[in-house]
Amino acid sequence: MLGSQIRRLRRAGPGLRLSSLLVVLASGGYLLVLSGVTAGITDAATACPAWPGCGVAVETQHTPALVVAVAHRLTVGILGGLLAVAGWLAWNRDHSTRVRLALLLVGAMYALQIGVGATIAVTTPASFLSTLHLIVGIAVFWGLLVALVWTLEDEHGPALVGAFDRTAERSQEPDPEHLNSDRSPVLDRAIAYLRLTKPRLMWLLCLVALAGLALAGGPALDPVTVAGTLFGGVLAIGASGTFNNVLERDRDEQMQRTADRPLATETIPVGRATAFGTVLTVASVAVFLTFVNALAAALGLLAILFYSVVYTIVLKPHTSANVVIGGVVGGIPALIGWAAVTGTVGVPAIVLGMVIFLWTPAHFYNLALAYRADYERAGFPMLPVVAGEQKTARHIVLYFGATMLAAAGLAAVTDLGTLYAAGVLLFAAVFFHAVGRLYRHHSRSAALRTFHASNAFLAVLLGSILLETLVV
Ligand code: HEM
Ligand SMILES: CC(C)=CCC/C(C)=C/CC/C(C)=C/COP(=O)(O)OP(=O)(O)O
Repeated sequence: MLGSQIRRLRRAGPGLRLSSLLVVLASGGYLLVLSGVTAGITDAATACPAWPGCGVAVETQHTPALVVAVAHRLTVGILGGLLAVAGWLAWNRDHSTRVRLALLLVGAMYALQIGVGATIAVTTPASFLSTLHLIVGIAVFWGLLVALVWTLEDEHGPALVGAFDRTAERSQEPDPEHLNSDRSPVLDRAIAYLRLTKPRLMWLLCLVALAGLALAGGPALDPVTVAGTLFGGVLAIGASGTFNNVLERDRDEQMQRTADRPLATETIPVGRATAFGTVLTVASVAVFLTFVNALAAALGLLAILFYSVVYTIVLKPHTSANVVIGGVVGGIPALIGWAAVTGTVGVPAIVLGMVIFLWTPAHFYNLALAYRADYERAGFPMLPVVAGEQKTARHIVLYFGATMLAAAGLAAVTDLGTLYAAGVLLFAAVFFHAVGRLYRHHSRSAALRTFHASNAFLAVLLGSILLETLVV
């Protein structure tokens, strides 16, 4: 025990931890990618036509393009310095060869990136150079993420194994509020039906649909379309949740987290719950058809079928890819929102759907870690059950990185700008901070904190889409 503590301290060294520095570097690398895909940087190349200085008097020209260009170059310089410090730490502390090699490769790509950037600045940029600049920028960001994951694994990886099962800080007993209350039986029954609809996740799915609506319609959105889309969507989510409760009632009974669900406790009979799910499905389709359009209705029905049949019956009990593939359903509300306004499926909605799809593993794998033993007991092949905690934690970081890239892609295909970029960057840093704690404390509460950080990230991303498209 003491020996492993000493080894860990040697790896981390006193003072600055390499993993903390890599979080700063990855965030900075992402800022460069994000600024590279927004329109500002294209104008910046023209506003700043020399290298390494701009060749124009910055004090006399305060154009936004020039500010972007100068900020870009300053960030490149600062990150270059930090990258050199990271290399120094990797070589002078007890870090693994794979971390050192990853940083060496990132350093080489960074040098190449500076060369390409300088060429773009001083020449009339050929489009292939701009594409190369973007690709190498993404590779630098990804290389930093991989280096971060490997560093965290070197520093804390083995400590994750079995740790979450041992740290059940939350009471595992079913919430007595649901089992024995002083409320009237009618109210109790109504609450039980409400619980079938999984209401806690509705707000975020509604935000996804709202973002789809806002990207398509801007400030001139029709209130009836908005209300119809949200109401039809809430009914569809309720139907999906109800069918999921029906289909999983036996396994829910075996999991401490879900043992108090109304079907697991037989508070609601299976037949009634199935009828309730069917009524919600019909009501959802009717609302979409009456107040929105046929495409929104079809997509809502597709989402219900996908979640109830493809995810719950086919994927979840049979493959550890269940959540990755199941994440597709989370993107459908984005398509519904867009379709409600345009009657079609558009590129921004597909890219927003990609953001949700890639975010889903980074969201759910934290719960899979926190409740690993529960899922194992119920026979679900969730990633931590079949591949272990370390691989799951690695996937949380990498899927989150992919989500960040998709978020940058969304900025590229829309007019989203500074507010969106700032929100995404800030809450990505909050998420990475939580991930650092997850590796260091490897406890259930740390996993739940990362889960909430993932929700906050998506909420801020969607909220800033709403602000930029509807208000600013
Ligand atoms: C296959 C995909 C997904 C899986 C397996 C998954 C899994 C879960 C689980 C197990 C919970 C806890 C539920 C409970 O305790 O009742 C949860 C909560 C939640 N999920 Fe997901 N989820 C997925 C997709 C999504 C999507 C697409 C969204 C929204 C965009 C979302 C938003 C939420 C929210 C807001 C909560 C509640 C958080 C809270 O209680 O604070 N989830 N999810
Ligand atoms: C428009 C529309 C219908 C969209 C539906 C999208 C939707 C319902 C996404 C949520 C997926 C979800 C909550 C999975 C929960 O996992 P789980 O069921 O494995 O969790 P559990 O272990 O708590 O049952």
